[in-house]
Amino acid sequence: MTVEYAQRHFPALCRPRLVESHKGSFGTLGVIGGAPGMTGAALLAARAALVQGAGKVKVGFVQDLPFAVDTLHPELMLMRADQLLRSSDMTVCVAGMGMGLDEKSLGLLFQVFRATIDIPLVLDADGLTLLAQGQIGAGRRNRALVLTPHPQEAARLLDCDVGEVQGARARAAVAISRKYDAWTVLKGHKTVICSPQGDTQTNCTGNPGLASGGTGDVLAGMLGACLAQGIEAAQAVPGAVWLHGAAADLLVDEGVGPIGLTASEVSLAARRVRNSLVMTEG
Ligand SMILES: NC(=O)C1=CN([C@@H]2O[C@H](COP(=O)(O)OP(=O)(O)OC[C@H]3O[C@@H](n4cnc5c(N)ncnc54)[C@H](OP(=O)(O)O)[C@@H]3O)[C@@H](O)[C@H]2O)[C@@H](O)CC1
Ligand SMILES: Nc1ncnc2c1ncn2[C@@H]1O[C@H](COP(=O)(O)OP(=O)(O)O)[C@@H](O)[C@H]1O
Repeated sequence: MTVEYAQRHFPALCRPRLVESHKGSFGTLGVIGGAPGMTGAALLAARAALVQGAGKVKVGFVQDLPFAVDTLHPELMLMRADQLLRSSDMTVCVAGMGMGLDEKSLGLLFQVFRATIDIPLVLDADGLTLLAQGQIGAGRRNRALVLTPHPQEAARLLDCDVGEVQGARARAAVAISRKYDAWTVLKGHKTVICSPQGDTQTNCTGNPGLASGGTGDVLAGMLGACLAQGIEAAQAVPGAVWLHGAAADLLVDEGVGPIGLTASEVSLAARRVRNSLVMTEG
């Protein structure tokens, strides 16, 4: 990981905050996920977004409120997913982490697509598995759609075998981007990023320490936070992927991992990496 690489490729990620900025300058992110038994998936994404600089973060659970407040991060605003979807102030939405795969979740995903036509949407995990079923189309959107499949989810989206995805990762990412008119982040060792136009790039950061439950939820939250800060998808998508991997690399350098690295630690390390990138004038 080099600071210079990030500053050259993702300058918008490296800008200092303006002195007159306020929380409204950094967006209101809505996180939708966390069905019973997977509450943590939504929390991981929301907490990651908070420490990656989103102005406000709201969590819409796919269940009745599991608790009144997140005691680790009382900054988060917690509600049910249907309540969040009725509120009108979301500027970016991240959905799918631990969302579940039943009829209720499918109906909710339909509402997510309808409510986010004019804002960027990051779709992860169960949201991708539901999308792959084909009952919901991504439809025409006015803002970016970002799909973040791991290889198995990519295989579901393309209705093929996971071996075919892994055998030609760039080709699979292009096929997903074309099929859904979306940014694709095909995760795993050497994550492939593809624009809706079909241009691919391969991320150079990250390590097997990331192979633990929840690190993808953290990436989804980080992507949402970067978009919420007004960074265009062309820098926010590869930039967030780079940061996520660089955070894991930093932790391994410090002896925290690869064995036993946790998703929550990646969030906090990504905050340190992001702040280390900020370029000051002159
Ligand atoms: N704390 C929480 O609440 C957490 C909740 N979580 C939530 O759980 C939900 C289910 O998510 P999921 O990814 O575990 O299930 P699913 O999509 O069926 O994929 C599993 C299959 O995919 C495969 N596979 C995976 N990666 C691969 C790779 N790189 N390369 C190749 N294959 C790969 C793997 O195949 P295997 O190698 O085991 O044969 C396995 O069988 C989801 O909503 C998520 O957000 C988690 O985020 C954890 C923390
Ligand atoms: N061997 C690896 N090298 C680099 N990055 C990895 C490796 N294994 C997993 N990752 C990264 O960790 C994250 C795992 O995401 P995902 O499979 O969705 O997990 P979860 O659903 O548990 O959050 C992705 O960002 C992926 O690129």
